[in-house]
Amino acid sequence: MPADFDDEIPELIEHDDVATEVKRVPLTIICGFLGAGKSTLLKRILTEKHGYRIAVIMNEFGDTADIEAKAINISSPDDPNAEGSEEFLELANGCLCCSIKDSGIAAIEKLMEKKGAFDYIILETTGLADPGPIASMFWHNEEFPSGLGSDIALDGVVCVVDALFGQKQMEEEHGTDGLGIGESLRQIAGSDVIVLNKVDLVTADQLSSTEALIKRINPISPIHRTVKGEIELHHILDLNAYAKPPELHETSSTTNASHIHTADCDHPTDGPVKSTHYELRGISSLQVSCPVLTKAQLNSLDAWLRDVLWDNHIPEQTATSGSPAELNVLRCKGAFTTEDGVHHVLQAVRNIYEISELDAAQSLGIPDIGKIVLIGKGLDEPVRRSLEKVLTQ
Ligand SMILES: Nc1nc2c(ncn2[C@@H]2O[C@H](COP(=O)(O)OP(=O)(O)OP(=O)(O)O)[C@@H](O)[C@H]2O)c(=O)[nH]1
Repeated sequence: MPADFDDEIPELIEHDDVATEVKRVPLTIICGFLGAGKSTLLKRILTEKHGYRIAVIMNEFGDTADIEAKAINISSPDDPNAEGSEEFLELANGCLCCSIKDSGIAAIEKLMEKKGAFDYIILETTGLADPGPIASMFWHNEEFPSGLGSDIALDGVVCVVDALFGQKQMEEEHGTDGLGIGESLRQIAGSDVIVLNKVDLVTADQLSSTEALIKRINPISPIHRTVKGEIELHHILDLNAYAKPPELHETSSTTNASHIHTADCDHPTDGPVKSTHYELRGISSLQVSCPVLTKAQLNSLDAWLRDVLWDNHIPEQTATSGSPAELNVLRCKGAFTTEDGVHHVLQAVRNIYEISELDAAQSLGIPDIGKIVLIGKGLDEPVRRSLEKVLTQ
């Protein structure tokens, strides 16, 4: 030991954020069309050596009304389903399989008691589930500061689409939600990644046609083609889809877009347009490029989003003055910059939205001109013009 050892000034160890920040377990929701291959994909995850320690919660998590009710009573000791309804199975590849009957939330609470035994959660929903309410429940923001929201961070929503029957399902399915939006369209609209499975059963033409249809409904989420769910896990896990800026560059700017009418489209054919507008059962996407915003414009955008997402109308129309036919946004993503140079990310699932600032490291390489994409029903020209007005005046 050197003589001057005791005189050495100890180095200061910073442990502020590291010590206090609680690491949330990422959660991926897997939804998908009936029979599309969700269980096949999960079976693969549960049996292959991939190095992840994933807790997979299988099935029965699809009745959203039930989930919403349980979310309210999240820690109620009186919940009759809270105990004894789930089974855990530790698997050879380090994963944990949790099969649940009908108490999704209770099972996740139980699962979190095993925290440390896994570092990722995958939740499979039933083929009829709308991922929107489930995603918003786990999406950590001010609305859910406690309970599961403090332990779990929603990483992304993955939709498995059947390459053989998917197109038919999307085109023919009629929803029973009063808006006529079928579950398959809700699933595609609400997903961050699409796994187009069973590509071995279709021709190249069928594949491109299904892909084109998916892209028209959801132009922002990547599509991966698979056979029996064979996919590199990094395409579906660790997406951080609700925190990092969406990759919006693939889609064309539609500031001057016109409007192509299809058989399903019931708008009048006014306007000098050529375009990217396409509707299926009233669902379409709307993309608007976003210039660098002043503080006032940012506030106006915030107010506009409240009108549209919370009250289902644009500011030009009051809720009672005949708003655009059933305006209903299922998903919204955006990235834009304010005049102080700060980059922002906009995320919305149904009526919950968040505008968050990126730090310098996260902002590297992101262009100043941004884009806002909405997916939902009733996204017609008046809505586009209304949003463009907010962003440019
Ligand atoms: N040919 C072919 N068959 C597949 C593929 N993926 C899955 N299957 C078969 O399709 C059937 C349905 O697959 P599942 O994984 O059970 O589908 P699922 O989405 O979990 O079904 P539900 O839970 O009933 O909605 C099974 O017989 C699978 O073996 C694929 O890529 N190609």
